[in-house]
Amino acid sequence: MEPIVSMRGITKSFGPVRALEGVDLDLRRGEVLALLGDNGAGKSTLIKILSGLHVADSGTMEIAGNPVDWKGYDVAAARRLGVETVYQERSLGEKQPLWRNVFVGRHLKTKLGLIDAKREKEETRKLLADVLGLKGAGLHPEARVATLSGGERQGLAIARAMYFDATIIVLDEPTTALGVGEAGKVLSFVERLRDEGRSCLFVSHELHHVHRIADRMALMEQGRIASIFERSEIGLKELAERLLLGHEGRR
Ligand SMILES: Nc1ncnc2c1ncn2[C@@H]1O[C@H](COP(=O)(O)OP(=O)(O)OP(=O)(O)O)[C@@H](O)[C@H]1O
Repeated sequence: MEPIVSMRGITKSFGPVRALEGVDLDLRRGEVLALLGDNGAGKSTLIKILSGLHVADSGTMEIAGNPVDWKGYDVAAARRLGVETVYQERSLGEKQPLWRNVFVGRHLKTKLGLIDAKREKEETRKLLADVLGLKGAGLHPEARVATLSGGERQGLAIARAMYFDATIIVLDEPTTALGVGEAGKVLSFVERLRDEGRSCLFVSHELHHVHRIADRMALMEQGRIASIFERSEIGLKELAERLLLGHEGRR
């Protein structure tokens, strides 16, 4: 089966800094692919290119068989192709109620073209209770994002991606700084995404989380994909050693 995302020869510089040096990467349908690597290896730059936040300087990208025209490619274009990105911090507006966060940029409208707040609140309530199974007293459509725990925030952002039926979900360090229980919840949401046949690109420094759920692990070094492993090919300890090797190679 053809991959859902296919990147070839992707390069990106920021002034004199070569962040990506020619990346070839496929994301398969229905897989969790982890992107690993040292600080500055190029992981964020690569996922921002897929999300439409950065445009590549050169190279090609196909999403579900559609060649991407870099000229018109932005976050809205990425979403139209089924790409949703869950960022660690920035994806939710702190002071806004949950329902506004779910529908920001994609409001449900009344027949008169106004924002249908009533329907958005009801859909948010269903999302929290039915999709996420979050039934805490503080979790209602009018709650402010600022009152959510880290895991609940990630959960809400993932549920939003499910609601809008994203086929490709990009997760930027979704379990960093979470407690054990909360991280476990986020990992089980990611497993659900995969069970539904969606594809996930998962950027993380948390090797034990990555190794638990990723089908494949891609190691980035200095703007390139240095190696890719199937989970069955590499143990957690070897993975940590391999990463350290890449780090030492840089010094
Ligand atoms: N907007 C920017 N302007 C200038 N340089 C940038 C910009 N974004 C990234 N870089 C540089 O590009 C290189 C790759 O950065 P990137 O953030 O993609 O790495 P990373 O693998 O995600 O690192 P980390 O794990 O620390 O988040 C780094 O040298 C970084 O300093």
